[in-house]
Amino acid sequence: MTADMSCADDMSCADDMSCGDRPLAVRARGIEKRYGGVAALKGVDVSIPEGAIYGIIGPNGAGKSTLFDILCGITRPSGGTVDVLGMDVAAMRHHEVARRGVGRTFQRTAVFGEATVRENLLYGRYSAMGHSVIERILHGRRWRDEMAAFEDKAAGVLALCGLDRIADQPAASLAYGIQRRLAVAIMLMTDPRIIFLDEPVAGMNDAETAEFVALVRKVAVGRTIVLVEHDMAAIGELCEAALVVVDGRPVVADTPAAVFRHPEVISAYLGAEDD
Ligand SMILES: Nc1ncnc2c1ncn2[C@@H]1O[C@H](COP(=O)(O)OP(=O)(O)OP(=O)(O)O)[C@@H](O)[C@H]1O
Repeated sequence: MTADMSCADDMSCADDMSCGDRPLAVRARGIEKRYGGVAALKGVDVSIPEGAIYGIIGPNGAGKSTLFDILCGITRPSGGTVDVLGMDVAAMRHHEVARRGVGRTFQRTAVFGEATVRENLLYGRYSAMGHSVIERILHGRRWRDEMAAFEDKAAGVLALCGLDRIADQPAASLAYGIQRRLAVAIMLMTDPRIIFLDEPVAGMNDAETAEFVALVRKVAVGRTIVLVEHDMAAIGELCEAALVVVDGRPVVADTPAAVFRHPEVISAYLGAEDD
């Protein structure tokens, strides 16, 4: 099945570069991925309008992570095309994709445990500012101005993510849910226009999940968010649309409410879940 199934409000995506009057942030066509004899993806189309919060769901082993990694340029597809923010991410190096506005978090949270929350945000400053070694040593005016601007930016991100009051605590001392918020904050320092979240609320308790959902809503203002997630309540709360993948194929892409009612989804996935 390779028909376009990805726009909740305009399933046809008539001109193929937009959805209604919204340009597409992600346009993938005929995505295939083979691992030796395993066909993980068998022709998946995805259309995600700019500004959407968009879910990718499906049972274990369906191909969600493979698709997700292809969309954010980490895994090369065996076939098909992927356009993200106008870039052919499959042909680009990972750091270049990241530098040009694509952010992602991983299931395993990557923070510097010994460093404080604020220091975790400031670690990227040297490469972001691109100063020469001499400028760093001399601490010239340009260096000082740009450092001050970077620290202001970090202060804004800390406040947005609700981390400002614990900015001086070591990251390792934080609860799991807060460490995951920190991972989002670190990513925001790179000014991503699209953010990929890999099972963002997995392992969180209810309070942590509610806080994280609220954070995603704030972060989504002016950005596109794509998430793989098993927590259907979080998908329902956050997403304007979700794509269901089963056995490497797209089954339906629609609003969460419509997706949860889909007979094939109920039998293939939701019927097998406790929640
Ligand atoms: N590196 C790999 N080498 C071989 N097979 C792989 C590899 N990665 C994934 N697969 C296979 O591809 C299929 C899809 O895996 P994938 O991890 O994308 O599914 P998923 O929907 O994300 O599952 P889960 O929800 O359990 O994480 C599975 O059959 C898996 O075993």
